[in-house]
Amino acid sequence: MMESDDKDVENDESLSRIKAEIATLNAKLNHFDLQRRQALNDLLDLKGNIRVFCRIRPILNNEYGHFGSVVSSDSTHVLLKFTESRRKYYALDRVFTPATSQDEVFSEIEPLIQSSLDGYNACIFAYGQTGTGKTFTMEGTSEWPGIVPRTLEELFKKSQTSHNKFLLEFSMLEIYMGILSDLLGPRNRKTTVRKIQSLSIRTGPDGGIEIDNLRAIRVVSADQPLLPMQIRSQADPTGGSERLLKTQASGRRLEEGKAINLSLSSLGDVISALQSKKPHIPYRNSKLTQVLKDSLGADSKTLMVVHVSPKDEDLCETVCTLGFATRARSIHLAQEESMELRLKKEYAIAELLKIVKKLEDECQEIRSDIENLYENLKYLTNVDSKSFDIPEDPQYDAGDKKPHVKNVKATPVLNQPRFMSSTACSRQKTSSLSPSAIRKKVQDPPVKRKSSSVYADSLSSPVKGISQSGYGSECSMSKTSCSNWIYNEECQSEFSEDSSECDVKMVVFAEQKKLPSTPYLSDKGFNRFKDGRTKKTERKKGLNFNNCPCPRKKEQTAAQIQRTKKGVTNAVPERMNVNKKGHIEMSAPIKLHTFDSFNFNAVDENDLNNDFALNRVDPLSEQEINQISIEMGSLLVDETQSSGNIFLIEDSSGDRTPQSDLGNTELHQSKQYEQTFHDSKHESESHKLDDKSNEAEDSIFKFTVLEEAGGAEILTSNGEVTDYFNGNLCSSPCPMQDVKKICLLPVKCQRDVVTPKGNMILDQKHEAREDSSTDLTNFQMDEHTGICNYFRKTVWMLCASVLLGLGIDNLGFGHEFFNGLML
Ligand SMILES: Nc1ncnc2c1ncn2[C@@H]1O[C@H](COP(=O)(O)OP(=O)(O)OP(=O)(O)O)[C@@H](O)[C@H]1O
Repeated sequence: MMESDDKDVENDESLSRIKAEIATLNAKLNHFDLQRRQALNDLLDLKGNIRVFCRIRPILNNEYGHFGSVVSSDSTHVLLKFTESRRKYYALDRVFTPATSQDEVFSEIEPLIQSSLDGYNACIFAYGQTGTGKTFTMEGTSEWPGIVPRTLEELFKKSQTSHNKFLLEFSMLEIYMGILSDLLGPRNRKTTVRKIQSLSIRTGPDGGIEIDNLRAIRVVSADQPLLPMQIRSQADPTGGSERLLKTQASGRRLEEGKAINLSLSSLGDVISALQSKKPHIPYRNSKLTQVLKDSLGADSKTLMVVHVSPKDEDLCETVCTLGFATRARSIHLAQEESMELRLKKEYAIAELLKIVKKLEDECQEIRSDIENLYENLKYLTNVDSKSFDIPEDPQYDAGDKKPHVKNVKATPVLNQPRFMSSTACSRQKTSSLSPSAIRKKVQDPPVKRKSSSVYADSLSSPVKGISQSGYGSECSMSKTSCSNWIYNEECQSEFSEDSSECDVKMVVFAEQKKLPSTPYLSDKGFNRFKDGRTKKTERKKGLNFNNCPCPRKKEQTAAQIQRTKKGVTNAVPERMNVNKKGHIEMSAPIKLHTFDSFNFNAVDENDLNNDFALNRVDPLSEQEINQISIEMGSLLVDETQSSGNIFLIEDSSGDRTPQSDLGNTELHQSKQYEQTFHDSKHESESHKLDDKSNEAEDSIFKFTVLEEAGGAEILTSNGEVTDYFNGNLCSSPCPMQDVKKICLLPVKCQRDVVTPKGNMILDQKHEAREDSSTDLTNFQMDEHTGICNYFRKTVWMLCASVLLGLGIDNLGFGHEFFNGLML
């Protein structure tokens, strides 16, 4: 008897000890899990809340034609080869080559799934021309499952191992011609055709989006067939992203195409507004963006996978797709990141990855310890141990020690974007367990980030709906053709980012072609082209400006276009010399051309492969400096007063002729010219060269160079390139081929003054610079007081007034999407 009593006591003690241990471990698990969430979220925040990947489709067996114009140059760049000498790099967050497997694609996406289980909204969508592999990426095949089935599997796996409880539901929504319909909605019994019922979107009491009467199927296993009813859809042969002109769509198809484009341009606007952190996000501009509001919210994680075709004949669509992608990606990056910041960021990401992994491992270890303890309990009591009431362990009360999670508050466990959550009605039909019932069971509710919108309640990113809707899956094409992207007989203009830009640019370029001449290099200095036209081949001789896909270009307003078109004629200096002080002097009368911005392509130290070496301390000989000054003859710089560095590229033969095959750029006017680099390395470089020129200033060159718009390229900066005029980091490094050595040439440009005699004097006084930089046009006009000039001035003012009166919006250029595509 005594013995059995002792055993009971011992058992009781063991039970209490195990329970206490479980409580402690649970608290510890919560604590670590919170830390892991925080770290993962920080990691994803650092990577960017809106990321853009690109996947290049492989050439299919039955495909014929020309290939090779679309290449993945490295893991973050796509290179488009328009012709042998015309090519353009697009920087993205990740580029998947045709050989990339579904596994690899998914491994990049996996952290988002965990994040969604942690309580943050995520949205993954595929974008691209028809037939480029959106469905393959999202759904895949039975042999090669895509993101959706893998996500579901992963969600189940993770939700089962989690100490939280989850309710997973699946909804499917189509947006067609602005009408929302439930793809899981009721069907006609006889015909099995879905009854079209337009659903309405409304904003819930807490600001989230709710769709009335949207059905939700409760998902209990990853293998559960999600679509018990057969869904028939008719493929639209003109669907996808072909341009309307190309598809020659008419009637209903044309309307569909327009609706798609409207949706996607609205999506572009929303992404753009989110990226640039605008106070107003235009969600309401289309049904698509309204529906995606919660998933695209400021704190949500959005991943766009753009798809491109490897075919040469699809180059136009590819350009448009990549233009859209670049715009979505780079707006905030280009404006906010410096090289230093980027390096810090990369370091922080690597560190956070380690922390997340470590915390995940720790959580996993604790979970298995808890499991073991429960097993022990079960053994001791013969009762399913999890039903034991385990007390909270005060030791691990997270309390103040809880890691800080931004904008977080407790939310229900129904981890699903709000717009997809079922209504009371559909829940009644599909699930016996109401969310409120589940909520009661939740031990550690997931976090909500903003009361107004976004939620992380987990799971179903609306990918399926999007990719199937025919909306999200299509690529936006703007209203006109982008045929002038290809340098061909018909269109010998510059490449542009998209069709709307083509329109605008054509105006500009057409006018520029009329420009009297283009500076041209010779040993003696500038010469003119006799025919007054730009010869593209000649640019090779110039220092290269490169057209990086950063959104450097300011919106080119109609007024600016007009001004470029009408106003400032471009005369060319007859002579240009570099004096001993490193100044470039020009003696011929010049008039300066105005442009809207100045783009530089990035040469990122990190992105240069092993063939490249940056040699920043390689001083230039005077002869080389002279050579550069001559090379600069092909730069188009006007009224510039900026400083920076130019990469001089040395090829394997030791020739320091700068590379020419790096793309094109538009050079435009910017109001914020006065920028200097504060990078100490730059400054030290500058001073070295300054010594040479006996200049007290921190730069060696002061130059003004003229050229026609577009085409010139410059490589500049400190292993990355900073926007010359705006001082912004260009986050789009341009990998270069055949470049052995790069050295820096610090440069300072100052806006020059054209004297009435026409001689250019390099202005060194700040006040004077400001005076004349404020309005070059006025300056020129002041030179001439004749009736023609007065008339011209009046026309100018009239144009400007009309444009201002009409508003840019009315002219169609104000649409942010199109503006963005002009980048
Ligand atoms: N990465 C890939 N590897 C192998 N095959 C691919 C890949 N991407 C696409 N394909 C194949 O290319 C074809 C077109 O792909 P898919 O149907 O996914 O294009 P889509 O963009 O969804 O087209 P649509 O817009 O018309 O629906 C399919 O046969 C698909 O299997």
